[in-house]
Amino acid sequence: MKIKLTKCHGSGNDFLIIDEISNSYTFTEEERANLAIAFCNRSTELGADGILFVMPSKQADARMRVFNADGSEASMCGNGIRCVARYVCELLNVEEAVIETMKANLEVKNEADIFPNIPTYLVEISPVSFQTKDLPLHVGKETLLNEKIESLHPNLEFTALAVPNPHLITIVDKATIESSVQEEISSYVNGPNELFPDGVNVSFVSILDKGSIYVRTYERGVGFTNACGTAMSASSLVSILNGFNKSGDYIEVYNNGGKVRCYVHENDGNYRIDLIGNATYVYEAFVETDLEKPADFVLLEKAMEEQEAIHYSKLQDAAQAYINEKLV
Ligand SMILES: N[C@@H](CCC[C@H](N)C(=O)O)C(=O)O
Repeated sequence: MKIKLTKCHGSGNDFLIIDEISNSYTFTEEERANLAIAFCNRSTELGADGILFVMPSKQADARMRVFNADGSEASMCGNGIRCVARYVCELLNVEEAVIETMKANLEVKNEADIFPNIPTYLVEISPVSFQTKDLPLHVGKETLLNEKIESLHPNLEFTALAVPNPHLITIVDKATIESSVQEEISSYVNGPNELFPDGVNVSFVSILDKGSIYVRTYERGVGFTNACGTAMSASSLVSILNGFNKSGDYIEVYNNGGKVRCYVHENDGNYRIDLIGNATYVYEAFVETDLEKPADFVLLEKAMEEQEAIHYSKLQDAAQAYINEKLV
């Protein structure tokens, strides 16, 4: 069958959108997982961190399903939903929309450009839970807030939260970010282990300045990515809980793929986060594939979005210069 793909990225976290609203594709669950494994493979002409299936919805303007590169399905994707927000808003010719995700219907809208000529979308990140059962994390406690997990590291203090996909976050210094510690912990908690039976996204966060943080994430189902939108949202909240920032202030979140802006809303101990950042198209492609053997796909056409890449590279250069100056 012939499949149309739109390659896009949010902060360099890149995805292939498959539009099941405009095209009459029907996939089984196994086929979706196998398409993700085949098309996300970086040694092919495609390659991505995940596939975003955009589907019709009975309760919202569209539905998003997220498959990681290893074929596992995630409940949410912050960078991905910005790409879906742009795709759906342009498809329906609207400025804002509601997107159905696995655990919530989320509001998204077109926003003033975060940087000149960078299409920017604001997406709602919620629900937020600190209950360990919602990750799940088996640690014998209802919550884990700035606490050590001796089996992971003797000194680091972790906070666990679901937004609603699972995150494990620690605030560290530059030397720790640059060490092998994050990779070791992340590989362990994303392999067979008793703490996180479903795996977890692991972020190391550094405070750069008042109102700005740096986040590096090892993503469940993928490995290190340029950025993870839900992790940056969760890390912004953790930076507030640790007194480095305030809810009601914008937080600039720097990452290896650029930067986003987060805004944490608090209401009676309940949180909702606005994630604001780019939704950049990379190319549009058509592939011919046999759903029984998707790894043998043939790339038929690829039309690059050169201008979007040029504009985005300026944001990336500015973000990298700031990280180089402030991450000390
Ligand atoms: N990159 C995403 C998160 C994708 C899912 C994640 N790997 C998981 O399994 O929870 C983001 O931008 O939030």
